[in-house]
Parts: sequence; structure tokens; C-alpha cells
Amino acid sequence: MQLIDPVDKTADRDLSLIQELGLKLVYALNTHVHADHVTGTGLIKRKAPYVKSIISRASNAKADLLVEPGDKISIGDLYLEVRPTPGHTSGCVTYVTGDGPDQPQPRMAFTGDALLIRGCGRTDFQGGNSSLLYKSVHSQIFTLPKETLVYPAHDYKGFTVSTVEEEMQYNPRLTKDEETFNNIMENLKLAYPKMMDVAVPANLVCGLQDLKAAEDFITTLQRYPTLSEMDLDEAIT
Ligand SMILES: N[C@@H](CCC(=O)N[C@@H](CSS)C(=O)NCC(=O)O)C(=O)O
Ligand SMILES: [Fe+2]
Repeated sequence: MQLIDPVDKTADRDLSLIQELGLKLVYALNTHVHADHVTGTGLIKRKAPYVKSIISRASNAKADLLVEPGDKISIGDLYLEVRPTPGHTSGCVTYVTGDGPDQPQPRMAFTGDALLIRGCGRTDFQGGNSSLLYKSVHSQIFTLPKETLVYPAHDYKGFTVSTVEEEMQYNPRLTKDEETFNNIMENLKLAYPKMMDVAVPANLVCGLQDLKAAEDFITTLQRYPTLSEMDLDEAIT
């Protein structure tokens, strides 16, 4: 089995449940470099070293496996397809369960923060770009079968699942034309996530998986106190 976007605070809970169910965790996948929490991937790998971490190559983060658009991540007879959905961050991907008679139906799309339920990820940091996000969602998610279940990384109202059809019909941002969407995104005026300066450096090494790399990032962070407003790649070169 695999975990998508595990969180550090629930790593023990998740591992206990997996053990209770008699399952074997194979992959811990991240949809992107999260800004609001530290991924559970590093803690999971310390307790279960056989688990492989996965993130997109485009994220510029470290992991055991760096996936690219179109890759298929196999788990037994099943697979997850990697769809590029940049715009919230430059390396965001959506993992979609495979097509075909042996694959679970309806398909499931794990959209990270690209597509949220009746919302979408912000586009004001980490390589965010609202035009790109609009195109990503329309070309990579809204083209999936309409009954596809949408599982986002967050919901701030307690919902857990939607469908492609529901979001195509009711999403208050993504049903608009691109110009209106860009305008909405430019005027969100959201506060920076509280954990951002801790979470981004930790998540660039998949949750402190590589302690030396984590220390390097923290040193970089101290040298650049306004790192959250800068392009991280620029800061560390
Ligand atoms: N208040 C929260 C962070 C809220 C936030 O910025 N959420 C992100 C997803 S996590 S990177 C987002 O894209 N929100 C979109 C929206 O419309 O709310 C905290 O401090 O952690
Ligand atoms: Fe995010």
C-alpha cells in the first residue's frame, strides 16, 4: 500500500493502523513541497526504512524516487499515474489511479493543493502561477472521467472528497474564465502559513530524511531571514 501526503503529527497513528490491518507500506508519496506542515515521510522512513519516498523531479526536493509526468507507480496489480499540475507550486503533481478493468472504479485523483473542494491552492509563493494552475486543472484534472473522485490535500470546512463533475460545475474559482480566475487569485490576501519557514526546508528533504541536507537548508534559512518571500532555488545556489 501507499500513503499520499503523510503528516509528521500522524505518522505513528498511520503506521499503527497499517500494522493492525496487516498491510505493508511500500511508498510514501508527496504531491508537492508543502508549506503548512512537515511531511510524515521522514519519520515513517526512520521507523520503516524499507518505505520509499516519492515526489516529483520538478519539485527540486529530495526523495528515493523522483517521478515525472506520465510515470506509473505500480503497487501490486494497481498503479498511480503521475499528472503534472503545477501552479500552486512549480512541482505539484496529481496522482490518479489507473484506468482499465482491474483498476478500482471510479478512478481517484489525489490532487494535493492544485484542486481543493470548491477551491484551489494559492499561487502567491513557491513558484506559484495562477495562469499555470488554471491550465493544469483544466487540462489534467477536468479531462478525467466526470465520476472521478477528487481527494485534495486539505479541506478547511471538513469535507474529504468531491468529484471532477462537482468541481467542474460548482468550483467558485475554476468555473470562471482564466482572466477572472487570475484576478480572484491575486486578491486572496491570505496570511503566510504559520509553519512555512520550518516546513519548506524540511519538506525539500522529504521531512528530514537526509539530516545533513536538512541542516544545510536550515543554515541557508538563517542566512536569508526573508526566505519565505524569495525563490528558494536562488537562495541556496
Ligand atoms: N492558515 C494555514 C494556511 C492556509 C493556506 O495558505 N493554505 C494553502 C494550502 S497549504 S500550502 C492554500 O493554498 N490555501 C488556499 C485557500 O484558498 O485557502 C496555516 O497557517 O497553515
Ligand atoms: Fe501547498
